[in-house]
Amino acid sequence: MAPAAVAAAAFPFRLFSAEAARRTAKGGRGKRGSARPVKSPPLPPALSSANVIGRSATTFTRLPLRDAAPESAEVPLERFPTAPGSPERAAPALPRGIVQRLGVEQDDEDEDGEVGLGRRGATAVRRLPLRDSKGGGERAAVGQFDARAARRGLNNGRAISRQMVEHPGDEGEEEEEFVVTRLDIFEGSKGRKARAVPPEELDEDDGAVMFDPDYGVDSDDEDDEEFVTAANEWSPAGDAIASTKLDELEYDGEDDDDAEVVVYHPDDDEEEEEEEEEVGVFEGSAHDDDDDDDEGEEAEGEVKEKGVPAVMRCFDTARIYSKAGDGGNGVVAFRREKYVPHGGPSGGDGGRGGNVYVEVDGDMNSLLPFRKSLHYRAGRGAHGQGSQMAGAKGEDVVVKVPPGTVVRSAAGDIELLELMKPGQRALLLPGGRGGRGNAAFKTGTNKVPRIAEKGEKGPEMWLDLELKLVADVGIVGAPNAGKSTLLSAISAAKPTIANYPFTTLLPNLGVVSLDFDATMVVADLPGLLEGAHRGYGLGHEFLRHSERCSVLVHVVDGSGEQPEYEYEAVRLELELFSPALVDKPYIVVYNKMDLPEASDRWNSFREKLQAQGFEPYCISALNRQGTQDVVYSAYKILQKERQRVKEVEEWNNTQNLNHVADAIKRERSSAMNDFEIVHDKGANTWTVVGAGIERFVQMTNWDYTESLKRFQHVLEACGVNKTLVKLGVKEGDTVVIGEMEMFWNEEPKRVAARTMISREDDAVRWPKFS
Ligand SMILES: Nc1nc2c(ncn2[C@@H]2O[C@H](COP(=O)(O)OP(=O)(O)OP(=O)(O)O)[C@@H](O)[C@H]2O)c(=O)[nH]1
Ligand SMILES: [Mg+2]
Repeated sequence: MAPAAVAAAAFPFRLFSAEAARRTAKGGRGKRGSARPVKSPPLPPALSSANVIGRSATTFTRLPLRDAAPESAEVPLERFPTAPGSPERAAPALPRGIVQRLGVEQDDEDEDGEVGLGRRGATAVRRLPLRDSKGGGERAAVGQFDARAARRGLNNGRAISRQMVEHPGDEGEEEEEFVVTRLDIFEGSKGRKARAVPPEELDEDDGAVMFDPDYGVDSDDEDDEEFVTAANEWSPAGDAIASTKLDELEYDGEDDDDAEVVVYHPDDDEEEEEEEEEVGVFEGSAHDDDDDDDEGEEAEGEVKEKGVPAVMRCFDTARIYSKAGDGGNGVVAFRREKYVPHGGPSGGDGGRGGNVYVEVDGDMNSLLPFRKSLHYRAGRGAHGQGSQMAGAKGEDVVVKVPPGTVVRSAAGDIELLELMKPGQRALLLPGGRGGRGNAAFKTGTNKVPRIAEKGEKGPEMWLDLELKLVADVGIVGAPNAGKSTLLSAISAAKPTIANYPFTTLLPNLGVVSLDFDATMVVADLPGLLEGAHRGYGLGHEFLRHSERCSVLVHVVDGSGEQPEYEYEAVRLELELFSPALVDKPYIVVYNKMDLPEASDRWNSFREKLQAQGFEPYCISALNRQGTQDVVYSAYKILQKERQRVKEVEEWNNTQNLNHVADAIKRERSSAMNDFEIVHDKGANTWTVVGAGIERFVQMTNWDYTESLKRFQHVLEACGVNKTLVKLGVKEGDTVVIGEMEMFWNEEPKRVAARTMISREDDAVRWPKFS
């Protein structure tokens, strides 16, 4: 999605979501007439605290996060999904911390109260999940393709891939893990083996970790399951080269079947307990794959990716939590000086909370660091001080990502940013505004204001990061078509080639050099078969990598039964996966011309394609015949594409990477009288939803007595009270605004202090009513 479109789309992470509620109100709720959006007169610019307010909502209770365990209070409640087309789209996204009442829809159509959400209005409110576990599975991925390194030619065109290997068993030891930087796959006497080389930090005797690339696929051969470690030798250049021979293997895979399994381990934070559980599934699936006793896995089937072996799940995705700093509180202070009897208010404003930035770090090439650090919190602004001294700004936090990272909001799966170039920096979450000190509240009628604001809460968001493979050319095709053979013919890459489908599990990268400065990175992708777009086979996992290629080379197995049919089927899969893929320029290459069955069918295949206006190439990848033509042709198209992209980029040079923060700021600055009221009849609860009013409530500092007056005045002035009355609020009904829960009271004097509960011991003192 283009950034502009993103900005225009509904943000799923809004802290305050008047917009969502408005949609609801305009959508289904009209008929029921229980609550309607009502525009109220604008708030008068200067509020006088001297006003007496007759009828108002006046009892305060901080709302407990009733559906969250205490320790997970930090975990943001998810917004309702807002994916286009989702039936829940119009659901009112309630502000964080609000209790979501499970009001049962009165409509019979719904089997339970949760289903009618958003379709028929706001009365049925669903309990929000603590977090979206949908994507949780992806974090169990292992392996990382290092496209960037390949592009630089550091590896001399070798096929490289990255793998993460660790020892899940060794919990007691301090975080032992092997990070493997290179994975070689080669033929051994017992079949294919993968040889992974740990990075330089490891001691020489730590050895290489070896595992079977077929692991978890469909191997009957018991031997294939073993994970083997062997001593590792280092090349004189310091470059890690695993030179162990297979017959030196020390590890037989028998005595410790839990070791050396490739699994994801989450942060060890206690607060991540839930994830630990999820991850447990992966540990299980990683080494139980061939045991057929996978009931547990089935139960959590959605977590496990279909048919994708453990070693393949790549570390090219990560989920992180980010939170901008809260603003510092403003303070109440008065000047006291000799000879200045009434010095006036001098409480300073709080400092702004720190921002969260996302920055492209050209030295990074994987999302592996996010395995260990999950939380990015910017600092909170310092509180204001006397003598009108404002608090210091909170410290910013910069999330560094490798080039090619796509940032999505975990809730709603909306693409927020695509960060391609080193140095790019986006302001993602703006820090909360500092609260104003009492100096700011001085008015003509109130020269000694005993009121100050709390700092605004910084927005928070769970983010899904995805690193896309950056190859110029992607070789696609059915399994066994000869894609890897072609890559090995045109580059120095040495991918595994074998006469069975799904030889290639991980994309192989090769650098193809035409001359000194003309090079391109070619990726040989796993074979595609029918249904790949739905997750069958292995293709799906990497189809998305091909989204970034500029040119596709489509290899057709000429020796197959029906090459034309195979060709069409693969095209269809590409299209079903992503229309953008099928729109990419591509070359059709008819392979295995050295075989008579292939050369016999060549003419008819060629004619069919020519009829479609296409000129296919015929090659024998094995004999390296015709492959150079393919290379030149691909390169020509690539150059054109590069030129086109460059022009587009120049044109878009003013690309605003801060659109996410801008949208948040825009929403947060919405007017206080722009609100909706949602009525939950069953619970006699009226929820006032509106970014401005909720923000006001959040920033109200109940430590100061005058806050209450101002609060009531604002409710009156911005029309909340009037609207509630109009809608038929009754004595004793609950009114919820942001984190405040109040009881509606016709006579403010009758408010009873016993209804006030402070659930947090963080010095929230509730206003005393005498
Ligand atoms: N005769 C002949 N055989 C070929 C040719 N190209 C590839 N092959 C053979 O076809 C088989 C499959 O080749 P691969 O390159 O592994 O095919 P692939 O498309 O990468 O297959 P997957 O990775 O499984 O999707 C191997 O046995 C190759 O030797 C060719 O031009 N002629
Ligand atoms: Mg292959």
